[in-house]
Amino acid sequence: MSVIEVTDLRKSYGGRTVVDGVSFTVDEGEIFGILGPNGAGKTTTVECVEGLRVPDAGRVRVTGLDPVADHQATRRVLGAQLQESELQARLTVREALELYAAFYPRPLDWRPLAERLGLTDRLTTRFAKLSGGQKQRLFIALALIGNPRIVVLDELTTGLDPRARRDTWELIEDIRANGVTVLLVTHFMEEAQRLCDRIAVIDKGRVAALDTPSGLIRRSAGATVISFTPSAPLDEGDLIALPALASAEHKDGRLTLSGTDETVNAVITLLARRHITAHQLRVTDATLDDAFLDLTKTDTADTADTKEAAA
Ligand SMILES: Nc1ncnc2c1ncn2[C@@H]1O[C@H](COP(=O)(O)OP(=O)(O)OP(=O)(O)O)[C@@H](O)[C@H]1O
Repeated sequence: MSVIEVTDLRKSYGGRTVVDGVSFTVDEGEIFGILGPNGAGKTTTVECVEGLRVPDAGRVRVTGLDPVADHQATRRVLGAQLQESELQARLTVREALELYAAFYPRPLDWRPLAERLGLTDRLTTRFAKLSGGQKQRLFIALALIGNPRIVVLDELTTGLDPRARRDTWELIEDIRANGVTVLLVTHFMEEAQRLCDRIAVIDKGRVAALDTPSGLIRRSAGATVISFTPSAPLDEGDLIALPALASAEHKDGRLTLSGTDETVNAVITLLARRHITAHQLRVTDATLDDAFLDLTKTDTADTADTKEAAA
């Protein structure tokens, strides 16, 4: 069952379109990722889901509610992460939890929540004195305190050290295990790959792809990479003729080819036919990073075109 439905969402700022027909649905109980380069329109999209921005066109529903027209009802089902500026520096962790619990008709008991988020020994610490990881854990606690069905987490682990980031990932998995649907905005491929059931890649205000992390990788043109140092140079014509070849790169005598399993098999046959030995042969699968760059690569090409045109 879908708990979030976004259909043909559009939003412009001062005549500049930043969300240009975005559609996706989020199923109950999933961790749904929104991934995209800077300025792609991710935050604007989720702010429309949260009812913080009014769409210019399109339809947004959160458990059937219109987040703008039914804002109060939406707030009860959807917990949003606060921005740092929204909490007073002098507020203690306990005061923040009690204050935000008071906003909701059926809040969670903040004590076990604080315990689960590792905040129990920080209850009397003022917000300004918390570490980056502790602040993020408090933001998660405040997003969950209203006992929502859905939680929106935007760039949650930005600025955290690797350990705090991993701890936060475990928390997000824990939140989902408790039945909460998670809408996660992130820049980090590793985070998206590890946590998300499905990901919408947003680029220049549009959904460039929507799939599971492994589905996105499979779609990527260079899903498999083979690299080796050949004992003798390979003929360019032979390389170009390789099936499903996405890219070929020579560097310091080493050849790196990306494509599919079919490409790899053809390379091996070619090497045998030409009696060429492949030293230090490695075959690896592409990562979500590669898929992301592939899916959003027109971005760079367009930018280059624009620069050329402007020059
Ligand atoms: N209130 C606003 N007024 C004018 N322009 C805005 C406003 N909010 C966002 N923008 C612009 O809209 C574009 C999309 O912003 P948005 O924050 O939605 O992107 P994003 O994908 O979340 O980016 P980032 O990853 O950098 O946070 C950006 O170019 C941004 O500068």
